[in-house]
Formats: sequence, C-alpha cells, structure tokens
Amino acid sequence: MVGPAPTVAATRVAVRRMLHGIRKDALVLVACSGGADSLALAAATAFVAPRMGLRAGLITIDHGLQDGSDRRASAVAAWGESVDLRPSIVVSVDVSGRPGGPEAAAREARYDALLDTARAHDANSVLLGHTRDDQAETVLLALARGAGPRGMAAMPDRRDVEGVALLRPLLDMSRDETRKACAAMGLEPWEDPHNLDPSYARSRVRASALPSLVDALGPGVVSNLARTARLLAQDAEALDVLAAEELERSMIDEGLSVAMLEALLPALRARALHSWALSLGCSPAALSHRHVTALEALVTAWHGQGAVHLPGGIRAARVAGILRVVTD
Ligand SMILES: Nc1ncnc2c1ncn2[C@@H]1O[C@H](COP(=O)(O)OP(=O)(O)OP(=O)(O)O)[C@@H](O)[C@H]1O
Repeated sequence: MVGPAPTVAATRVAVRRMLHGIRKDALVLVACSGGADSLALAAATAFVAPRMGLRAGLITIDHGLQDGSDRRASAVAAWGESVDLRPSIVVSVDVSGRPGGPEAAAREARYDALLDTARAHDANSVLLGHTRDDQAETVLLALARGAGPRGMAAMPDRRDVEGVALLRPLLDMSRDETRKACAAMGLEPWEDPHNLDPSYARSRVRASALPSLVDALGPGVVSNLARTARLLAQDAEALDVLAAEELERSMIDEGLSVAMLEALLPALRARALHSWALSLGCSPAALSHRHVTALEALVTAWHGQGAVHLPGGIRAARVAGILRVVTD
C-alpha cells in the first residue's frame, strides 16, 4: 500500500502533535486564507481531527481589500464544507480606522475576528498556518527596521488569549513543503497578490532579501533565523518578568517614580514603560519601538522639565494625560 506523500504525512504529524490533549467536546477552527500554508494545514486537520475524535471547522476572513475577495472567501468556505470542516465560516472585517499601517490594521482586524468567532462558536482553539519561512522573514524585517529583540522574537507555537488557544503547528515546516503538500493532494492554493506586490516590505524580503541570503550563506539560513527568533523570545520572556517586577516597584500612587525608572538598566526601563503604556490602554499596534523611546525621553526630560518631541501615534496630549510621573 502506498502511503501519503512525505510532505502530506509531515503536515498531519505536526497537526496531530499540536492537537494532542485538546478537549474533545470543543470545536477546533482552522484559519484558512486559501494560501498554500493554511490550505495544507486545513487539509491535514480535516484528515486528523475526526481520527482523534475532535470536531474541526474552518474560518476564512474577507478583509475586503481586493476585488473579488468575497468570492474567494466563499470558495474557501465551500471547499472547507466539502472536506467536512464544519462549520466553514466566512467573516468580513472592516480594516479602516485601525491604528498602524495597512498590514498591521488587517492583522489586528483578523485576530479580533478569529477570536470573536471562536468564542461565538465555543471553539477553544484556532489553528494558524505560519511556517518557518514566516518566522525567518519576520526576524529579518525586524532586524532591518531596528525593532529590537521584542520585534525579532519568535511567534510562539501556542498563545492563550482569554480562553482561546492560538496554535501554530507548522512552525517547523517550510513554505516549500506546504506547497508540495498541496500539490500532492491536488489542491490549488490561492496566491495572495499582496505577497507579490513589491510595495510591501515583507514581499521584498520574501522575493529577494531572504533568497539572496540563502544564496550567499547557504540553505541553513532560514532555520538559523528561526532559531534566533526562538532564542530571542526566551530572552524577551525573562526580561519581561523582570521588567514587570521593576514596574511594580516603580509605581507610586497612580504615577511612576522617575528616580526608580532612571536607575533601571535601559532594557528594563524600555520594557517597563512599554507594558505600562499597554496597561493604560495604548494599542499594541500603535506602540512601536519609536514610541517607547519617546516615552523614555519624556521620563528623562520630566526631571529637568525639558520639552520632548513625540512622534505621531501616541499623541502628546494623551501621554501627558496618562504620565503622572512622580519626580522624587
Ligand atoms: N484571510 C484569512 N482568513 C483566515 N486566516 C488567515 C487569513 N489570512 C491569514 N490567515 C491565517 O494567518 C496565517 C498567516 O498568514 P500570513 O498571511 O501572515 O502568511 P502566509 O504565509 O501568506 O499564509 P497562507 O499561505 O496560509 O496565506 C495563515 O496561514 C492563516 O492561518
């Protein structure tokens, strides 16, 4: 008897491993754009879930950013139904009026919709099709933008968000493997025109920067970048714990002690200010490295009552309103 192609078997093994231990009575939703990664993931889930006694459905988001995106979303959902991923749900989102650039706005709208839909259907987990290549591209982009370790830290294979687990079973697989898996199953993935559009930095990384690095340094570059991302994530986690402790100690009434903040190591001070701004309701998408640097400058300048220039995003009035720094 001939078994499945190696790439198909690998996606199934990855999904089975991830779903091991999931509560049987709840629904698992696969987030599927119709692209190669999430299509291979959805096909593997359709195969594996019933054999593990799990119910699995599909969700596809229509960002409404391209002509015909609604028809594509319906086609993805119809395919989901055809392989018994039930329910197969289309959700249309409005990406306008969200902070950050168009990519960040679409991502934020997508995650909100995924989590809301999961809760509405009593699903306890959402599977995402990120691969090793996505990790490597993210590290490279963040490195080039000077985003610091937080931006370069790896996406975790599991993150719990208020009762819903976001799971990424394919992080150890390459995009080439998911494409081969689709081909072996006779599936025709959709190619997102954004991925080929050179006006997006990520597309340029995907099309030329990463392939050039592989040419220059060898094929191990992609998995090495992904490993770098994992190591940075571990360091970032440790520093976040320390920064949270320092933030706690720096709190005086409803303000922060400038003296305490100034005494911190720069890495801890930046992290403490970052989580403080988040706790005050700043959106993560609006809070870049630039903004945290500006907050640090504000803290330092407060001592001497100097003026600080704040970049857009966090408005100066808002910061002044929230920043009741105790200057003792
Ligand atoms: N429109 C969408 N609907 C549902 N899920 C989505 C959508 N877009 C992205 N996702 C989920 O987020 C994951 C990462 O998407 P992203 O666009 O960053 O990467 P990608 O490599 O282009 O993925 P894919 O090949 O699956 O489109 C996808 O694999 C999928 O699980």
